[in-house]
Amino acid sequence: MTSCDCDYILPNNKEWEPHYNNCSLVWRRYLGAACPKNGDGSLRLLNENLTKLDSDVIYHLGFDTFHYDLSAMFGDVKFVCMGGTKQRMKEFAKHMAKELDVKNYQLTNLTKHSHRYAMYKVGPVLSVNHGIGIPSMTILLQEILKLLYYAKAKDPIIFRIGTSGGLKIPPGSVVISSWGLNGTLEKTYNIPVLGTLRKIPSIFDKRLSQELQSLISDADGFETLIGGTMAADDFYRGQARLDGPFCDYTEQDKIAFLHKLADMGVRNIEMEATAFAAYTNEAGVRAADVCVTLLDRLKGDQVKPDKATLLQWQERPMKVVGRYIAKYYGNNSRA
Ligand SMILES: O=P(O)(O)O[C@@H]1C[C@H](O)[C@@H](CO)O1
Ligand SMILES: O=c1cc[nH]c(=O)[nH]1
Repeated sequence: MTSCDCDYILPNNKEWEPHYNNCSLVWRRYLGAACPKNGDGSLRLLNENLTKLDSDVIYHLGFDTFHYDLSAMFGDVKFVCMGGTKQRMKEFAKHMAKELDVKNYQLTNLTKHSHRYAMYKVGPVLSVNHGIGIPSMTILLQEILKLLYYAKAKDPIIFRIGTSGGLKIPPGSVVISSWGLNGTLEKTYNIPVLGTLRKIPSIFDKRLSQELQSLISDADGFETLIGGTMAADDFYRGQARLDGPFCDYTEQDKIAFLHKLADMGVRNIEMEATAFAAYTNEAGVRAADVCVTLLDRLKGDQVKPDKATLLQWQERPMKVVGRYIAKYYGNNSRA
């Protein structure tokens, strides 16, 4: 293991060990699993069953490996950016066309046969929505990982640009997640597999977060922080709201819980961070979760800014990630 300046807290999970790859944190299973990337930066998925398929149907994206030349279609992808809504991801595709000065692109929904998600491609950028919550996001993410694998895309980076509720920070601030915290306050994504709960560490790439934060200055007019992100499995009780159809705790309980989260270093609450960190790490792919906060949860539960403000705030994560891509891609294409 090479040394690294990463100072993450290691999870109490004996099934996994941290592995540093070019200073990026990658998690690998004890007993045998190698670092998942190939020498050329393409993904090496550790599922041998895939090699036995005549054709792999990537069902929710509407592709398969027999009828589509995924390498020709997506081999040049360097960045995948995902977020909840179709509209936001279409806007992000347009934003990236401007940032990268891409002239010949079409805003065609590439997944239209499946009617599930919307995916756009602009030069080296794939922009795709994932819907709400971990199950919807992880289906999309796993199929994107397979797509990148079959396409032999080199060293792809995956971003999530989202919205969230903030804790003790001004609404409109942007939070870049350093780790995800689940609903029982562990820094893991917990998923039952074959009847047993699997816990996968949910830690983000520290260097990538810092690089993103460094691209924003006071002149941008919003605060950008690095901090913990709670990923809840629900928008209402799961996020300690008082305004859902059910509420079986008091306002004092809610406030005490939110203070407890803030004391642990949580800066915002959304619904995907844990699984997003876990699965990108497992695939050996660098990733960052960049979310704007729509309200301070210590001051309320309802999302009240008007439509224009909400749309304007959602452009902030686009700005952060767009700047990173323009800088990285510009440097790379000049090299
Ligand atoms: O990317 P989005 O804005 O969908 O992220 C958050 C978390 C949930 O998906 C959703 C809840 O309103 O917003
Ligand atoms: O409070 C909020 C706002 C947006 N998204 C969430 O998940 N929670």
